[in-house]
Amino acid sequence: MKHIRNFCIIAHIDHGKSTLADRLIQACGGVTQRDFHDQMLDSMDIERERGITIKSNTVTLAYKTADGQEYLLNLIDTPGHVDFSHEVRRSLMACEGALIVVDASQGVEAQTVANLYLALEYDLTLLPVINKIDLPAADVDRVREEIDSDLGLDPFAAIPVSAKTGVGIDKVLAGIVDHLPPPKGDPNAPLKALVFDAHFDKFRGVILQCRVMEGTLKPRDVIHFMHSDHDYKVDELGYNQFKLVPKPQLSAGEVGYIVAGVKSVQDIEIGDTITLLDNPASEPIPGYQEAKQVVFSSVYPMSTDEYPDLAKALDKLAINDAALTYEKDSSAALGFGFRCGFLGLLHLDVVQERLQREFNLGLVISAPSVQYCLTLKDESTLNVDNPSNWPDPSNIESATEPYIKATIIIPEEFVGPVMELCREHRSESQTMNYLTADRVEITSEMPLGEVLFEFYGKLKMITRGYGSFDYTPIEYRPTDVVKVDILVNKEPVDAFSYLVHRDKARTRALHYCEQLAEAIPRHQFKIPIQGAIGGSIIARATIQPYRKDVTAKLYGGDVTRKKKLLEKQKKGKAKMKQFGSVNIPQEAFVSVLRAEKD
Ligand SMILES: Nc1nc2c(ncn2[C@@H]2O[C@H](COP(=O)(O)OP(=O)(O)OP(=O)(O)O)[C@@H](O)[C@H]2O)c(=O)[nH]1
Repeated sequence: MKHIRNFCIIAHIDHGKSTLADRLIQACGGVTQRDFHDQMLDSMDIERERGITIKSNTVTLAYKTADGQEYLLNLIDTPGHVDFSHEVRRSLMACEGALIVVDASQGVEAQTVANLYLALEYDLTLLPVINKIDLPAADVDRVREEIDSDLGLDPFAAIPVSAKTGVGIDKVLAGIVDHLPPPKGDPNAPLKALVFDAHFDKFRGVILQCRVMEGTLKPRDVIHFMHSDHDYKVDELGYNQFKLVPKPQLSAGEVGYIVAGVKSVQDIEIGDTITLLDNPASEPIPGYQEAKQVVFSSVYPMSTDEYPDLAKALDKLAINDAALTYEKDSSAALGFGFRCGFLGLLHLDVVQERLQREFNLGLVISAPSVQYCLTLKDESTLNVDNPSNWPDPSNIESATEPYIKATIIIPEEFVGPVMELCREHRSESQTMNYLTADRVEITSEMPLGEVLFEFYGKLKMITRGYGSFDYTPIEYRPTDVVKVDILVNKEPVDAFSYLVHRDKARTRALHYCEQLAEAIPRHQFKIPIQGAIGGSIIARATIQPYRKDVTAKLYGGDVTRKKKLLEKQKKGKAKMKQFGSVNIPQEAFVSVLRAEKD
């Protein structure tokens, strides 16, 4: 066991975690040059294209030190984005140490700090790595100072590297062996293994990634999942070395895979503890947290006959994405669809993109919403995320909404506008902390719902891309939430209804009305577009009448051409959604609902 190291790499997004992982893999000879492609651990196309890590992956590397000692290094990759922080937690629980990567040109950022706190929560030993020293803008001394002042870690222990050129990689490997502790645990104790990841394989079913904490596991053992209370028989287990390498057993301290006839990742819970059915551990591994959906949105197919395809696509995605929830939903405007729960906005984006790209589906996605918790007059409680389930307001006694603690790190010059932005988004209690002379950390408690609407985009714009943002959910707090309907020609269009704080209702309604007024083509009559809370109108825009005579360009003569044009116009109209007497083209739904998110 003293020749095992279980570690992960944590970093702010884009600081080079995946590239560093690639170099470590290459340096250990874990993969032949021919099989090597960049970002080995990022397996999804979207991950590679966007350069972000979404799903964690794991690999066991064989490393020989300069004096000939052999080690097994288990590198557990972690996602870098806030939406997936529960995955980061699970990965951290499987490790004793972590490399904390900081970009030499950017310095410490919000997610570096957030990830550091998480790692400390799990008592990990940290080894700082300063990456991208090949860049002209690299400033290793300044980053050392930040590692000391912002992270409270030993600046002289930090290893300067370039994951791009490979400089310093040997020092990182030596550092892992020398500075990170080996695992502990008793191979003879009752089995306790942490499931920290799982993915679905067409041929083998679900492949579980596990860290054995105590005990020993062998093929044909019957395992018991302590939280979900399911039993399975182990078919095979072993190491992940880019392919699955079967082993006769996995014991305390080791990290590996298990194949046990699990059909879908929805059948198990990641973070669960596995024990043996006939010699169970008395308690599961502490620190289990369920993935919690915090952002909800309805997803409709662009054309109603694609609904069965959407259903199939979601089933397929869910096999591999335990955090995605979905249930049937319907809209008068858009037909049948699904109400989906996501971990955050990035998760929503990723699912949306995969549906469109991998399954070739055209989608209309409603405005994302958080979940409100209502206490009704009869003292019952109700959780609502979907405007169509909003109860009669006269029955509502009180409401609460989820709050987050946001951490924003920015250059000092942007403090004023960023504070203002936070206040506009209903921030409560902001604090400011100088990290260095010119970099400031603002922490602010604000409603999660406020971050879903225009916040990221504005923050990026105000700070010219230099601001970094992270958040953790804190608690539910009282709120005054209302349901706003958007009426087109006096008819409510359910796909546009939304839940919002009363103070924000009007601005957002105006935004919708104006966008819709642009997106809906003129008709032969005047069309009012209104925002309303119950019976009272709070915003309004108007589409002026217009009549398009498609045959105007034709003078006399050819009847068939005229007929053709009219036929074409008729087809165009058929494609539109009929609303009252107003046609709302599908593109209007897409453009208005999309504009909303940025
Ligand atoms: N010049 C230079 N560029 C680097 C170095 N390491 C990484 N990069 C580049 O930095 C960008 C981000 O690197 P990634 O490895 O994808 O970053 P990451 O931290 O894994 O990002 P996420 O997976 O999104 O968290 C890529 O364009 C890399 O090519 C380095 O040492 N020098």
